[in-house]
Amino acid sequence: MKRALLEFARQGFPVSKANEFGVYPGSVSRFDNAVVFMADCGSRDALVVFGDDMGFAGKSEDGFLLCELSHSNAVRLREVFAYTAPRALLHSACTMGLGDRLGIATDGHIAAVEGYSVLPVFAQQSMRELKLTGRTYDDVLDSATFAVFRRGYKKGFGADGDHLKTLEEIEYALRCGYSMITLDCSEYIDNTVQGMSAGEVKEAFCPQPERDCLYLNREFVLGGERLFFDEDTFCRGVLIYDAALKFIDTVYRRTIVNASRPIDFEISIDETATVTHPLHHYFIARELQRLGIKVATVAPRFCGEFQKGIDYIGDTAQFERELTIHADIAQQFGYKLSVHSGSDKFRIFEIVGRVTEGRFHIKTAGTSWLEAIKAVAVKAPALYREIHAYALESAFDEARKFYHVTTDLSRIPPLDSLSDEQLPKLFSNSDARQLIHITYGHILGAKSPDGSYRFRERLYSLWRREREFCDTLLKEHIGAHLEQLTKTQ
Ligand SMILES: O=C(O)[C@@H](O)[C@@H](O)[C@H](O)C(=O)CO
Repeated sequence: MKRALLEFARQGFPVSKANEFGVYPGSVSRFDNAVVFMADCGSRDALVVFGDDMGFAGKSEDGFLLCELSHSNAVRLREVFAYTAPRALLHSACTMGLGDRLGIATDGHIAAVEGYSVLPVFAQQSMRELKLTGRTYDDVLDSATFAVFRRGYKKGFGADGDHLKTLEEIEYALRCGYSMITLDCSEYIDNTVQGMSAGEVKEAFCPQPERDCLYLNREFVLGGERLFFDEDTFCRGVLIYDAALKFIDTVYRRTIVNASRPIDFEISIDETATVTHPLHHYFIARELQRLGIKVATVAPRFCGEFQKGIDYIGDTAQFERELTIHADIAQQFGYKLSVHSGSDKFRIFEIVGRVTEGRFHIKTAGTSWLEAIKAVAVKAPALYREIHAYALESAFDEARKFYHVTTDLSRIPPLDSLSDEQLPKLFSNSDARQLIHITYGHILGAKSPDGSYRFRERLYSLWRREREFCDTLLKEHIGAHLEQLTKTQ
C-alpha cells in the first residue's frame, strides 16, 4: 500500500490512474499545499494527506499522513471540503431521503441519484432506528460524509434527524450538524376523536371565534374540488390536531428559529391511526402560517397503507384524488409534501411525481437494508438461512412492537423448500420482505452464548468484500424508484 501511494504521489496524483494505486478517483482533491484522497486498504478505507496535514489526525509515513475514518477526521473533512457537509435543501423541487441503517449504502445511493434531477438526504435516521442499531447521529453523518468524499459527489446532500419527538432529540441532531429536522407529532394527535359521536365532538370543542371564523362553514377550492368545512369536520380537526399545533409552535420557537444555519423543518403527522382529512391538512397549514412557522415539508397520513418495505396497499384512484388536494394545499402554503415509508411504493410513484409536478420529498430507508440482505442471500446463502431462521423464531414478535405491519408469516415459503438459487426470490415476497425489514435491529444486535455478535461481524465483512455488488443492487433498486417518480418530468 505504502509503495503504491508513494508512486501515485511521484506521478503527480493522476486521477485517471488512481484505481491502479488503490485510490478512489473521485476523492483526489487539492487544497492549498496538500492533496487529500481516500485509499482502499483492503478490509477498510483510509484518508491520505500529502503535504500539509491540514489538521487531520493520522500516522505520518514518508511524507504522507494515513488517517482513520474517525469522527474527528469527518469533522475536519466537512470543514475543509464544504460539499461533504449537509445543507438545507429547502428550495429544491425533488428530494429523496435515503436512510442507511448500516453506514455502507451511500456509495450505492450516489450511483443511483446521479442520473436524476433529485437532491438526496443521505444521512437520514429516526430515533427508533438509532436505538435498534445502536448507532449515533455522528456515526450516521460521518458515514455519509466519507462516502460523499470517496465518490467526489459535489451536488449537495441533506441530513435528516427523522421522527424526532422531543426537544432534547432535536437539540441532539442540530448539535451534530443535521440540516433537516422531522418533528413527529404522533404523540400529540388525538386518535380517539375518530370514534366520537357528533354530540361528543360538539361538547368537547372549545370555541375560539378569531380562529374559527376562518374555517367554519366556509367553502374552499382545493385541488380543483369544492370542499365545505362543516361544523363537525372543523371541530374534529381542532380536537385531533390542536395539541400537535401547540407542540410544533413550542419546538419551532425553542429550536429551529435559534439555529445558526438554515434548517429544513418537516412536520410529520403520518405515523398515526388518523388519516389526514384534506380539510384538516388545510387547517394545519393555515394555522402554521398564522403562527409564523416556516416549514419545508409536511408529511400527512395519506389514505391507504404505507407499510414498510412493500408496495402501497389501497385504492390508487382515491390516493390520487386526495394527493391532488394535499399537493394543492402544500403549494398554496409554500412547502412540499413529504411521503414517508416511500420504500417500494411502485404503484403510486408515477402519481406522486405527476400530481406534485415533481415537487416532493420522499423517504426511503428499509429498502436499502433489504438490498443489503438480498446481497447476503445471493453471495452467502448459508448465512442468509441462519439469519432468516433467527428472524422468524426469535426476532419477529419483538420487532413488531416497533412497526405497524400486517405480515402473514404463513405465506413465506419454508426455507428448506428453497434451493440456494431460489433464496433471492424471497425478496419479491411481501411477507418475507417485512420479516427481514423490521427485524434489522435484532439481527444486527443478536449475540452468541459467548457474548460475541452472532451475525454482525460476518455481515459487515461480507458487505465489505462484496461492496461493488451491493452498490450495484442499490443503484438499480433506488434507480427503479426514481425512474417512476420522475417519469412525467
Ligand atoms: O424505520 C424508520 O424508523 C424510518 O426509516 C422511517 O420511519 C422513515 O421515516 C421512513 O419513512 C423511511 O422510509
